[in-house]
Amino acid sequence: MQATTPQLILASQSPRRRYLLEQAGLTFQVIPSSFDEDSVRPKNPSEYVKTLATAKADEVASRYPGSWVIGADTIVTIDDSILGKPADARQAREMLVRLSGQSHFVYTGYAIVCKQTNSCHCEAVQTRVQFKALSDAEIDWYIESGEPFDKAGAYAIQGLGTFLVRSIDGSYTNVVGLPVCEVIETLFKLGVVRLSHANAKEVAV
Ligand SMILES: Cc1cn([C@H]2C[C@H](O)[C@@H](COP(=O)(O)OP(=O)(O)OP(=O)(O)O)O2)c(=O)[nH]c1=O
Repeated sequence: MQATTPQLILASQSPRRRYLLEQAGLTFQVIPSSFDEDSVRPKNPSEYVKTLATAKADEVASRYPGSWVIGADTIVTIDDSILGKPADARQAREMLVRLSGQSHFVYTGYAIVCKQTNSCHCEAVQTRVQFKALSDAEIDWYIESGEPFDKAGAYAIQGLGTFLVRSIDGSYTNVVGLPVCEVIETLFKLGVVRLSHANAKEVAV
């Protein structure tokens, strides 16, 4: 795939999001957003992730008005609680104990923004994830691996945390941090990318 505009930007510091878009054959730049996520109060999960994704994309789009900018945000919800990234081992343990043996939802919001054309498309995608029941030893081992710390809900389905997950219902890439199918579909609809045979590596479908 090829961008039809001068520049496509991923406004994210997340290596997972970068990897997912690269895997889909897109050519883009990475410019992390400096938006302060703590300035937004959690509301209902879909609205919350859409607001954060839009704010992240907006901040970078204002600096690059001629570019299309993708922002995203991922959270885990269980019952009425929203789980973001754990601040320390204690919080990581609390989250994993809570998720053990239960099903929860992962929400990722994504926004695609261009200031020059005054375009903003945002959406939220939901995936249900069922965890196996975890022993204390498994939780200790997983926390000691260090993997939980920069992940919403204190786990990474794409990493060592794969052993925690019994089943999922919905998009896998949405859990990892970006619902690739939906994002690419939107980029096509907006005319931001097109299929190209100019470079074999860029043709994903
Ligand atoms: C549930 C889950 C989350 N995650 C990650 C994806 C996101 O990087 C992170 C949620 O934090 P986010 O705040 O969504 O993103 P971020 O701070 O990593 O990056 P940026 O704001 O710059 O875009 O959790 C996984 O990698 N695997 C998983 O299974």
